[in-house]
Amino acid sequence: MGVKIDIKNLDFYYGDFKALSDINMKIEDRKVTALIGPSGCGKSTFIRIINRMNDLIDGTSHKGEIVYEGKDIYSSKVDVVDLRKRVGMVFQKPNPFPKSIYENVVFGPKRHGIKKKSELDKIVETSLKDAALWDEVKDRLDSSAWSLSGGQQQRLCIARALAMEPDVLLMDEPTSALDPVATSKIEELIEELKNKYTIVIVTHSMQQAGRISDNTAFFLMGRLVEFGKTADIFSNPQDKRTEDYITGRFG
Ligand SMILES: Nc1ncnc2c1ncn2[C@@H]1O[C@H](COP(=O)(O)OP(=O)(O)OP(=O)(O)O)[C@@H](O)[C@H]1O
Repeated sequence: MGVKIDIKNLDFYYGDFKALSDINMKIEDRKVTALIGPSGCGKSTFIRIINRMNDLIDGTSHKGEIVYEGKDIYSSKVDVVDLRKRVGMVFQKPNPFPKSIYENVVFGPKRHGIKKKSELDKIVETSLKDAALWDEVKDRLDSSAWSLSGGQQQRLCIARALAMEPDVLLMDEPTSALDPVATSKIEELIEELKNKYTIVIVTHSMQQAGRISDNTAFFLMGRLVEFGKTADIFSNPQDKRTEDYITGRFG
């Protein structure tokens, strides 16, 4: 199986505080990689590094490499805007813009210079279909995105990310603000999306990690304690700390 992103000896700092230490991880192509671990262990920090979102925070620094498409994403040859186009992100709370459903989806493509109405229409239809939202909204594309339910808004945010034709999709607890029905729709969608995209997802739910991911990474206090196939991590963890966490005995 191909490696999509190769993280080597990664340390990450907020000022003097070392939030991640010596992380090594190979993220597999077209698989779902789940990041689990207790609050504050560095999951969000890690996922935000992959598309350099942490650059937006003053005083951050790193050591090590994150190799994507043959280049370290921090090398001067990498254009950050282009990187974020290729490595899209969906956040914890659905955050559609206060615009119509249509305008939310075409926001990124328009900023990247696509103007032709027919082309934009096609992007809207394809992205909403891929995000399993098209049938629910096709007759009201001009309605406000805020008129959608929370689960629909999150699928719209996924459609907005897909409209940029990404290669990798980062999801930071995408279902934590959703009810069980909306959550299971997003989980089904992730199952579908991994045929086309490499997905990295932060989740607090062991059940969710078990249901949707191929590989699981367990973080603790800024370190990667265990990483491997989800089935192995859950049925036969090698580290006592992983076992304690997944069985809920973590104190
Ligand atoms: N902007 C920041 N400035 C300084 N320290 C930060 C910043 N963001 C996170 N940290 C610290 O880095 C560590 C890791 O935080 P992070 O948010 O990555 O953890 P997490 O595993 O995603 O937690 P949670 O599950 O609660 O979201 C924590 O100690 C946190 O306080």
